[in-house]
Amino acid sequence: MQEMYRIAVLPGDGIGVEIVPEAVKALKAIAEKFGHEFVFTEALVGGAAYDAVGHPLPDETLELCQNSDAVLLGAIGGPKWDDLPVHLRPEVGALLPLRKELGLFANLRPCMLFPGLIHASTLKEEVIEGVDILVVRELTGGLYFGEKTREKTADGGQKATDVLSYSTYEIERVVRFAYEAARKRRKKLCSVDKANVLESSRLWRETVTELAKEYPDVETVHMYVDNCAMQLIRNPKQFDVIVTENMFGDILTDEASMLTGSIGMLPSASIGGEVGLYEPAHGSAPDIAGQKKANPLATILSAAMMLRYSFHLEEEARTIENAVRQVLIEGYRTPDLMEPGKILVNTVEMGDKVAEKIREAK
Ligand SMILES: NC(=O)C1=CN([C@@H]2O[C@H](COP(=O)(O)OP(=O)(O)OC[C@H]3O[C@@H](n4cnc5c(N)ncnc54)[C@H](O)[C@@H]3O)[C@@H](O)[C@H]2O)C=CC1
Ligand SMILES: CC(C)CC(=O)C(=O)O
Ligand SMILES: [Mg+2]
Repeated sequence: MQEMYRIAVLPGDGIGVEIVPEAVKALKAIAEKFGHEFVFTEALVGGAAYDAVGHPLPDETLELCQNSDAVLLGAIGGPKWDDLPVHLRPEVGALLPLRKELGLFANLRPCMLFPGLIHASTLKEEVIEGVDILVVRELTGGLYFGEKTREKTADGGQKATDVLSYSTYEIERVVRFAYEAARKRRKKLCSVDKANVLESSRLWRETVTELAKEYPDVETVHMYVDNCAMQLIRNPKQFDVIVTENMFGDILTDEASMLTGSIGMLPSASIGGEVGLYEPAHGSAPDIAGQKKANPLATILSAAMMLRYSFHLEEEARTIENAVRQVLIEGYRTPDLMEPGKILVNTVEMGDKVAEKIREAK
């Protein structure tokens, strides 16, 4: 078994700099407990990198990621950088190229309800109890990566264009990944598209229909994205694995996070290349940045996914997940999950509690 793992640490912007240290804390507790050596190297990305060196994705940061065993990312972007030219904006100039350069075509976003959080959601108990959905979102194609243009119109206004395109190859590899994941779970795949309108979705649906023949043991359902958005709230337990294109997956997972009580509970793993990238599903939350209010659990759970998917350290991954479970069962809550009768903690205290539970684990 490999003993030394190189982890690129990119806190980024806003709450990124608050939540990432808490995930590093959990990883250090794991290293101590299991005798692994995790070598952490921090680098600048996003607005912080733009401010320091004039580009949101410096060459050294990309090279560090390419030469690491995995990447832990916080979040990037914020109002301070919103008006930069498009290629310098943190989201378009750093996050998307990082995902593309690392070949991370599949973004896994597990959406499950942790014990004790059933009342943190505004939905009825019987609707969300036992929710366990894996969303597989295509991550390096679609609208976010299509050509973007602006031109002036004759009436003095402007016209803006974003191109949405998918090839069979791009669809096939992510859908195949989702089928393999469904095979290891409850054997249900829901492919989400807008095939009643979009040509790219028609190709998506045709490709899924073809692939379904190779997976007769998995039940395949097609659903339009607007219906899916509604079904996630009406009856989320109908879903096992959802596979969908980039933007639909982005939007549906923010929605699905509320089944778990907070967007601060939704981790993610981006895989497909040699180096995986692990980040919470949420953004840099400028509205609460710098106040120690951010929930670090999505980032800590993303670190667990790193152990599972990049390092194949399943027991270690479960140790983190169990520690999170334990802390929640004991009633500790950051403000996003706070309810009467629970114990309010800040970002650092929550990270400390998780690390403590990791160290105490049998
Ligand atoms: N992967 C990334 O780096 C992403 C970056 N962004 C960027 O982040 C910035 C803010 O975007 P928003 O649309 O406001 O989305 P956001 O996800 O940052 O925040 C949405 C809401 O959720 C809350 N929230 C988010 N994470 C939380 C946490 N861990 N604990 C407690 N509450 C949390 C925020 O306080 C806010 O009220 C933008 O610049 C956006 O482009 C957005 C999404 C992903
Ligand atoms: C900021 C976007 C490019 C990405 C996003 O919202 C996400 O990956 O969840
Ligand atoms: Mg998003």
